[in-house]
Amino acid sequence: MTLLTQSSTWQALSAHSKNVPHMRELFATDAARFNKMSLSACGLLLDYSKNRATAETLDLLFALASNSQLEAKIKAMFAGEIINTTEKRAVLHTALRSTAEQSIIAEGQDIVPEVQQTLNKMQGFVSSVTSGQWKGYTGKAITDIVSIGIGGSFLGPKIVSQALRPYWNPELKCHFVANVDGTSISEKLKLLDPETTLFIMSSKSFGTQETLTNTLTAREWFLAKGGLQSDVAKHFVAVTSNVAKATDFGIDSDNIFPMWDWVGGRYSLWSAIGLPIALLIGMDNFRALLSGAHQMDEHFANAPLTENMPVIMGLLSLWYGNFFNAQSHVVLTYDHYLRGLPAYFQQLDMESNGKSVTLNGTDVDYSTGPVIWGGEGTNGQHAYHQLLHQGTALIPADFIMPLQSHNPIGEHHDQLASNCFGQTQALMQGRTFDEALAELANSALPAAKKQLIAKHKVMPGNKPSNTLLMDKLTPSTLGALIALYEHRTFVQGAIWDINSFDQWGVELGKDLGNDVLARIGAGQDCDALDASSNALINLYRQGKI
Ligand SMILES: O=P(O)(O)OC[C@H]1O[C@](O)(CO)[C@@H](O)[C@@H]1O
Repeated sequence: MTLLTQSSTWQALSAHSKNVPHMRELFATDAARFNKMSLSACGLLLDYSKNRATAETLDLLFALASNSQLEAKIKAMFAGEIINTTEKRAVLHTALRSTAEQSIIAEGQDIVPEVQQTLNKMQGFVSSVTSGQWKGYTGKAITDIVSIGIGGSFLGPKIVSQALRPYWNPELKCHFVANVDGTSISEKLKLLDPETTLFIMSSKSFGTQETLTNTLTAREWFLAKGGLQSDVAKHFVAVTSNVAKATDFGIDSDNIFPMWDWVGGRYSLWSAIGLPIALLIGMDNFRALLSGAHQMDEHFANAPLTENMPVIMGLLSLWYGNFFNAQSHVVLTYDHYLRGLPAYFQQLDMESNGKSVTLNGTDVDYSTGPVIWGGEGTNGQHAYHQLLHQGTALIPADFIMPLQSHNPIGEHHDQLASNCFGQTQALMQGRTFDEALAELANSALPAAKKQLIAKHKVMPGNKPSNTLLMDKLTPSTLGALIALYEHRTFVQGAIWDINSFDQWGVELGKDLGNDVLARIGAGQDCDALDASSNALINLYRQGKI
């Protein structure tokens, strides 16, 4: 057993998990439950009262956090200590949204001036492009941006841009290319005019196959359509922490926006990786996004654990994963603009906490990162909510909804809100057999049939959910919301004593993929490979099954 599961707090939580009353009872016996189990911070309100938790549960969870030195680990991150121990790096995405007055030391150097300098470089670039001052090779203004990147160099820019659609500059369109499937870039290039298109190649490592291949294809398209090699600098810029590789690739050094190894890809939208966002919503709104996140950083760093939103959300999710065997967590966004958020949180949380060894290399004997999934409400209600309500899997849920809509037409928003609140209520209270039978009282069904149907209509309830509200979806509230989830992920990784900031597990598949590519390219046989891979590659070569 690891130290964590041997700990008296863990043992106490395990025992306690068998004695938590049904939420119906918890609400029936405590009219002040919402007031006690909700808090506001940074323009967000978290209602966590619809959880399988009593005051004793929370006390035990906060004790677990303290006994895991969570407060010290939070301080170590903000202080720029090398907490990404396997890559020997600090973790300072919070510095990207620091104020210019702050001083943050990483590896002996104050990094704030360089962060500010890059923001100013972004400012200059954004105003040059959006004002039409930046001209293409035929002297026309840029109308279309193509952001080429994958993982953290794609999900953040794409999903935040989508979420802040109401703030877009109507003169500019942005297209995102991630997948190496040629169809993805082909479908985009069909829409574009090389004279008015600007490509942003985003890759922290500048070594990612998909992004390099897509950028090469984009450059070939540009040259084939009449652009000259000497014109490339007017249509290609890059964001990377590997400036040397970008220069070798042919990106003009003036067109390279730096990022740093103390920023993880999945935490990088706040850096120049966010350039597509800034081009669409303007630098003032981009700075508002940063400031919303900064407020959440201040809250996370300074609020006591018991009033700390990321800590409470992190602990409750851990409670279900480690003591109720919940294997997944669903994020339900009751706002069409936020429909991409679950996919963003998938990389954030699953690439961070999908780990099985502790910092010192000990195999864990407890569950770590759950599967994160989700979608937009109310669509999910007509798809997978059936399983949330009556399935055997326990799936804690987060409901996210702005109180005011950017498109307040007719009764739409009232209906959206009522569905959001109705769903959390139904998950919490469920429907008993007697209630189901009572509903069938007036039906003409024979008694035995009523009994049977009633059995099928029973909903156990006691299904946990958090509700996150904001007045309106703005750059600031979105910044705070995403930072909230970043820190929620941190809290869990800290208590599980795993490294949330490396991702060694993504390498083997890439390496074996490169080996297959080399074999395909060289027409080399694959007899040495396992029978399945050998057969699949040969079928690929034949081009038909
Ligand atoms: O920005 P890069 O270096 O191209 O990496 C893209 C993505 O690939 C990963 O390294 C996973 O393969 C992610 O962590 C990262 O966000």
